[in-house]
Amino acid sequence: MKAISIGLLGLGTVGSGVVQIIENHQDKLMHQIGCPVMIKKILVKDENKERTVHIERELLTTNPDDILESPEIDIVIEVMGGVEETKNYLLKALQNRKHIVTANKDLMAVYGSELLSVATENGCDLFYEASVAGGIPILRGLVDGLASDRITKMMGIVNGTTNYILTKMSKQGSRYEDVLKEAQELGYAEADPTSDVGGWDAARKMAILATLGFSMNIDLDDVKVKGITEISEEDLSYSKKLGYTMKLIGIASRLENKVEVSVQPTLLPESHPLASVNDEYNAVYVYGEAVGETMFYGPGAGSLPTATAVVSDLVGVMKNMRLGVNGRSAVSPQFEKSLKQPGEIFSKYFVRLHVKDEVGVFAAITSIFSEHGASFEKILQMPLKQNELAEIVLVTHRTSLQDYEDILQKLNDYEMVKEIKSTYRVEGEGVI
Ligand SMILES: NC(=O)C1=CN([C@@H]2O[C@H](COP(=O)(O)OP(=O)(O)OC[C@H]3O[C@@H](n4cnc5c(N)ncnc54)[C@H](OP(=O)(O)O)[C@@H]3O)[C@@H](O)[C@H]2O)C=CC1
Ligand SMILES: N[C@@H](CC=O)C(=O)O
Ligand code: NA
Repeated sequence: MKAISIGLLGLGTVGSGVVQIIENHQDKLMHQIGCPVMIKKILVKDENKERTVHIERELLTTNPDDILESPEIDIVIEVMGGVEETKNYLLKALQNRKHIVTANKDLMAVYGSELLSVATENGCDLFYEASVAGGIPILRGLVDGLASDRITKMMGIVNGTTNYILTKMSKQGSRYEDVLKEAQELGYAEADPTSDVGGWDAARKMAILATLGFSMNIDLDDVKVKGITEISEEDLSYSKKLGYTMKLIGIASRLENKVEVSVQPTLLPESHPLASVNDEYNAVYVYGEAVGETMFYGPGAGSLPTATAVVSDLVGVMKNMRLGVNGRSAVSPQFEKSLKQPGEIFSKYFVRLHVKDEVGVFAAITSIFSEHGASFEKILQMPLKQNELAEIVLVTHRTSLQDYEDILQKLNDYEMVKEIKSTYRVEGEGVI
């Protein structure tokens, strides 16, 4: 029976894993789809580059049209990264009625809805499971597994690089620069790792998760983002002292028809399931009105784990080809986008201050919080060696983001507060 022909855009960390899995799992693929899978062409930048997998030289090309225009090729697997140029490649592939599997969250977070509608118009599948949380089948989990439920909150560790960094810094006292370099050598980090450590990689994934989970078109611009580059050793040590673990958490929450999507370093109680997700592992904690609390866990980065999600999507396309139902899986969003305002976002907050160690300062700080209806759940005060200063660490009870931003402004204006050293969201107590 006729083999299904694949064109691969990219042969790097993930592309090499895809080649390995297709080669090593041919029997399983054959059993599931009833025909062999052949890689016909692979697009690369440099044909002479050393590869981690053995590839016949004639398979390589630097001309994308050898794939996009080839009548032989049924499915294009995009694992090259990039946005604008890659988008044009995928549009051309779809217009030539080639199905697409991609791992590219940068592309899907910005152009996903446009690409999905072009795919549907051309009767093509466009699957992107690997774009969020690598090898974890979270997108299928949301779309298929939880299709009958109304999801109200998702909290995710969806960037392996930053989770690897925070794990080593917290548990081994490693230096940030050293661990970032390790994550790059292990192939976890993006070509430009500022996307990882700045929180933007996680933000793109949260935009994709929220769009699917809330059935609402959430754009990258709707996501509030703060990365891990300012986290200090003092913050990590105080977190531990207060019974928390620091993680870069993506939050997507819904109240009636309004949603909030954000990414920030977040303190979680050590008892929270996400607190024990370490190294390059990812996890997405999903709360549905009917199902309650669920968690999807696994490797979020790395060659074979990510390639597993890519090849599983490939199997999905090929099964649809056999049934003749390609191009019907994308469901357009059900709801108009409606974002929560800061007065509608509630959380606890950790704040670390350096203040003048004088009578009445703490009382004045307490008044600033109480004037905005905020009180304290935990308080620590330590003397500092220099200039009669004290270090105060506070964890508030739940308060609105609006009130908290007003409090921070007032603290900044108060002359006895020398500096607001750091502040973090505290999540995960009570109903996630
Ligand atoms: N690494 C991971 O753990 C994960 C990655 N992803 C996503 O998967 C995609 C690929 O990531 P990864 O494999 O790590 O990236 P790499 O940088 O390791 O590989 C990129 C590949 O694409 C080729 N390439 C890049 N740009 C071009 C171009 N303009 N023309 C031709 N070939 C090009 C490169 O060619 P050459 O080899 O010749 O340089 C290389 O083979 C990205 O979108 C990434 O965000 C998603 C989840 C996890
Ligand atoms: N750089 C990303 C790779 C997977 O998406 C990460 O660290 O998670
Ligand atoms: Na995934």
